[in-house]
Amino acid sequence: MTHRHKRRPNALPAHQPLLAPSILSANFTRLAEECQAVIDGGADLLHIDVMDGHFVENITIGLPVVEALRAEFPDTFLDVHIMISNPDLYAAKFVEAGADSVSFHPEATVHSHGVIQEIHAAGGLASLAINPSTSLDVLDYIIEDLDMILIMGVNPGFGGQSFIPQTMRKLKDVKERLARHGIDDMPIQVDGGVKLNNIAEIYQAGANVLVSGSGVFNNKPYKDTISAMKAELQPL
Ligand SMILES: O=C(CO)[C@@H](O)[C@H](O)COP(=O)(O)O
Repeated sequence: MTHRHKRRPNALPAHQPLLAPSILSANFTRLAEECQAVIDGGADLLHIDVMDGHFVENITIGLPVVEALRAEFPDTFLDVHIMISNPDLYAAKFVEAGADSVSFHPEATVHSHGVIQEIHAAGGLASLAINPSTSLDVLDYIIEDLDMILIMGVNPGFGGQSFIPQTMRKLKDVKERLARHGIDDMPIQVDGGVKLNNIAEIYQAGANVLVSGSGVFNNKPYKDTISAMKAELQPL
């Protein structure tokens, strides 16, 4: 794989916790307006779900949309979650299109370490997205190379699903695993099923980047919803 150009990796916003609306639940006919509304309402980053109809059933957003969002929102952290087979072929391309971070699935490649290297070489932050039934053992020999870990709270593919309760145990386990590796500052993202009524519990369990799609976009005005969610995130 070759890279046309490199971008500097953008750090996640320094304050934590972070709230990341997932634009999968936005009104796609007014995508820029929807993104602007959540940014104005206090969103810390935009979470962008890329699905290929192969790794997951749904087909959503691709490279041109990420490129368009980068042009429209030059100062916003774009957190791109690729739910695609063979992320080896596309992870770096999403960084080149404007992603600040790329989360990919270890279940979709036999070369997780190589994909991390590709993302870094292109100038992005690398994150591993772990499905509900996938063991945390996939982290063991690459954990030091990651910039973030994404724990799925639902099976990937669609917004609006219910949070899987065992995710809470997984969060505890991932914190322990990080501690065993001497890592205490790795952002842990939870994605799927995060709503106003469970965001506090998920945060208290160790997630500090909270992705919410339908929880935000189904509840206008977004500013009030985002403020209410952030109010639930009291210091640990
Ligand atoms: O990756 C995914 C779904 O596969 C998520 O980012 C969803 O977009 C989250 O949506 P909600 O569960 O918050 O509605």
